[in-house]
Amino acid sequence: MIKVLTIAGSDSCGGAGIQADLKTFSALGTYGMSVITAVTAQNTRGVFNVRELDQEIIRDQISAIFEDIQVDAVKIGMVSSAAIIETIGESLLKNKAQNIVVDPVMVSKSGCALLQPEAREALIRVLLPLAEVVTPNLFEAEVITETKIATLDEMEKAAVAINKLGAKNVVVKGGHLKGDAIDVLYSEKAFRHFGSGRVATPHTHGTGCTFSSAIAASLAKGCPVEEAVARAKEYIGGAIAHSFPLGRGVGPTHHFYQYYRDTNR
Ligand SMILES: Nc1ncnc2c1ncn2[C@@H]1O[C@H](COP(=O)(O)OP(=O)(O)O)[C@@H](O)[C@H]1O
Ligand SMILES: Cc1ncc(COP(=O)(O)OP(=O)(O)O)c(N)n1
Repeated sequence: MIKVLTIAGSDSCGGAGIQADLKTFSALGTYGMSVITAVTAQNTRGVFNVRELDQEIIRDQISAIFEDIQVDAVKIGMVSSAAIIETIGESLLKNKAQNIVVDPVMVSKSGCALLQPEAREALIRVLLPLAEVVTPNLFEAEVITETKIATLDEMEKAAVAINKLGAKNVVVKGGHLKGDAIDVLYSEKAFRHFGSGRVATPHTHGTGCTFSSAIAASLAKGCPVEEAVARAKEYIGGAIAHSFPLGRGVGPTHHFYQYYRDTNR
């Protein structure tokens, strides 16, 4: 059995965070495990409260897993504070974690800060050098590189800059581009664009979480990075195409088990 760990925040409405990650791992035929960093009171209309867990319980969750189970890949999502980032960094280094995918979650689509602004420096310093793959959206790439990004050319330049900060492979996601949803991968000094038409739906809650978890699941299976990103792009395209209205706001992506059954990927 392929085993994948998510270190992230809980989303009470199940569309993003830990819940989206575990659904993705299952849909892709892997066994999912979780370390919770924070609990959010969240629904399809917004995030109403956030409670961080303390460093001890985060460290102990990570230790409990690594001392007992061989972990094939790790996805990191909402990390909330600099103190939590330091704890995660120390614990993953100590346990020699492999295939780490960092989704540098900063702000929810509804506009709530999921990373304290003063923790951005720690995310860059501690987590980027651990990342086999980092998956910033346009806003996150702008914050990390301190530049404005609106074009594919600017996405490529940002990917190179983020690689120089220590992340081995960089995917700048184009979900918020005008026009098609094109993601830019910078890997081993080469660029590759993963394009898809934009699915015309308002229901995109959890797209970033799902995409990064799908990359982690494929890395865990032994896929090279480029293939893992290609598969994740295919999976998220289908998950958005099958998204559905839930509640009164932005509905979630749908984790369709047929994908794995039909493709065995
Ligand atoms: N409407 C859409 N149609 C097709 N793909 C999309 C759409 N919105 C986002 N994506 C894809 O979903 C993934 C997550 O991107 P994005 O929404 O930018 O992340 P985030 O949730 O971190 O803001 C990317 O692969 C992006 O290209
Ligand atoms: C607990 C938690 N983690 C991450 C997010 C952000 O998820 P994302 O996939 O970027 O999608 P949106 O929520 O922004 O639609 C979250 N909301 N909650």
